[in-house]
Amino acid sequence: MLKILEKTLKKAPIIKKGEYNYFVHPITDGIPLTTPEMLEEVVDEITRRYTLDVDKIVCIEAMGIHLATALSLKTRIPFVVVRKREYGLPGEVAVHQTTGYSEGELYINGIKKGDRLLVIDDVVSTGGTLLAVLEALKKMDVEVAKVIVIIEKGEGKKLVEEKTGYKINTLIKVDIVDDKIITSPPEEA
Ligand SMILES: O=P(O)(O)OC[C@H]1O[C@H](OP(=O)(O)OP(=O)(O)O)[C@H](O)[C@@H]1O
Ligand SMILES: Nc1nc2[nH]cnc2c(=O)[nH]1
Repeated sequence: MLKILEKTLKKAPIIKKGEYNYFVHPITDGIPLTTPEMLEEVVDEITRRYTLDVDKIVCIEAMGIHLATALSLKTRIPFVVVRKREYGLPGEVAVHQTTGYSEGELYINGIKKGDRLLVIDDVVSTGGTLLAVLEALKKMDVEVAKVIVIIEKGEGKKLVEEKTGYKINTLIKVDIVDDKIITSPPEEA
């Protein structure tokens, strides 16, 4: 069902960001080449697995954007981007993001009270990014109806689920063993 994703993940190079093992893949980096077939496989799997009765898709800059775009074209659901840039617009919410190799601010705009949301991102690893965004949304009088992340790596997903109470739906799990990627289905699949 996710043949292209699995095959390309197994070939993904691993680079070091300090001590952090970082895999490089078209879905998570746009490198070496994101094909229409790969994007289609991912969004087809999302719409096959999940009911998306939401008002808006919320994605996180940068590597959630192509996923939200493809999903929006398929489902006709509009999307908004959580940006790394501050706009200072009324209602903007700033959150602090930490990953295994970086930290910075994210800015939430374009969400109204009562919105029913799907949050989508490319990968959950330490869970720092998703946790920051979901905790902010929780305080915003909106309904997070679904959270979908394409790739889970490490234990971050569990941590985010425990801390927020939201279910984090992932399509595939990766483990890095001896500088190689092993893929497996997520536990609940
Ligand atoms: O679970 P975590 O450890 O937080 O890692 C996951 C986050 O890391 C990447 O974002 P990054 O901040 O590197 O930015 P990018 O999307 O611009 O590459 C990725 O797109 C996720 O948002
Ligand atoms: N591409 C990529 N993005 C990440 N975000 C958090 N961890 C990773 C990783 O290992 N690879």
